[in-house]
Amino acid sequence: MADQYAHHGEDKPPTDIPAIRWEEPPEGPVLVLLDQTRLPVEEVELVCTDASALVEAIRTLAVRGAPLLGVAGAYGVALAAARGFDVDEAATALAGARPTAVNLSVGVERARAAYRAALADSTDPQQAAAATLAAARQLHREDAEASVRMARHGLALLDELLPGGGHRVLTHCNTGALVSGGEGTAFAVALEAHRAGQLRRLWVDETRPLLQGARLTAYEAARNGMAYTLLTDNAAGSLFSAGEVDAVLVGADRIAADGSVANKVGTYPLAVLARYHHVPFIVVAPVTTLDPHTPDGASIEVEQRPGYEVTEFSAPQVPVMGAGGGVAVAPLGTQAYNPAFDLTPPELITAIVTEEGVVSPVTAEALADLYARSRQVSGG
Ligand SMILES: CSC[C@H]1O[C@H](OP(=O)(O)O)[C@H](O)[C@@H]1O
Repeated sequence: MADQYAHHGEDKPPTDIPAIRWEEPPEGPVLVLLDQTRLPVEEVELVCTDASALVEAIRTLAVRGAPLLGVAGAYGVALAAARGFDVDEAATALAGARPTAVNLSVGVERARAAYRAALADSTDPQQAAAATLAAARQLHREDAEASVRMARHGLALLDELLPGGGHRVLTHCNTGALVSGGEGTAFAVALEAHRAGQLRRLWVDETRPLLQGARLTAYEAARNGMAYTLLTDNAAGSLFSAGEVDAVLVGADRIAADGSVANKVGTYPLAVLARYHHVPFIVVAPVTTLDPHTPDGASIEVEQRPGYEVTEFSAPQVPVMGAGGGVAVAPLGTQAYNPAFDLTPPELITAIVTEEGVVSPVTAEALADLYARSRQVSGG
């Protein structure tokens, strides 16, 4: 069962509501989640009293992001233990809620193992429940600590790769505090750069279809006072082409033994663009995202989500009208980069097909020749 604590006020500024917290009200322990499907318009918390409510929150991305899924999964097992539900049943349901982020099953199994170990020591279910919660809290702390260390390592790498500072970083999806027990993964690196006065611009891919970038990364960047600009996913290429991207920072949901990275759809095209434009493409992820048991990318199960997420825009429950008269999806005041077209260089074009024939490879000489021949034919 999931209840709600509503935080959306008329003029309530974004606050530091944690993505996840464990509470122990008189009526029994609960897991409280900042409902990410309602952001950025509303800060609403979901109150989960059992694993099934948490499974639903994971499936609907009310709680999301690989590292946070691991923390949530561990707390979900602790919630089952604390409320006397079947822990194995809860663990299995939680681990199966979403297939790609390995952190989820890692967090669930870590809590389940703590529960079983405690039961082996003492048949007291309360002691087992306490040990399970302790394991979840430990994972939460470790993730927060990992976030700090990733941010430091990431900024040091950016400074090494891009001497002179003033980094213009492009990121995809959302990898901040909303995916972590701390300040996130890739976003945490950008935030560290910002705090060091080294972030000149954070380019934020909107990340269709669920708009984690437009809704969540913009929300986090605004809250942190970062210089950020939103763009459609298909506008990223023109930024690279204009030389406006110094590095790409993305997260990961699972990293296979061969180094293949599963991440939000749209990450692979950015890697190709970065390679073509000689821009560093940097994946930022905690060790809990590494999966030595999955040999390669082809072995990673890529979640297939419902088609209506592409064919429909989920209307916010409390629509906020933007300056253009439409329903705002990003925080009001968000700056956007919005070119109507982009340019593709001839070396990337296999062939140009015209009614007069095919030009391949595409060279100025071949085009001029075809044009001249067409003029002769038309008597122009
Ligand atoms: C660094 S974890 C964040 C990771 O998770 C996102 O997926 P989703 O929003 O579907 O949970 C995306 O792949 C991010 O890179």
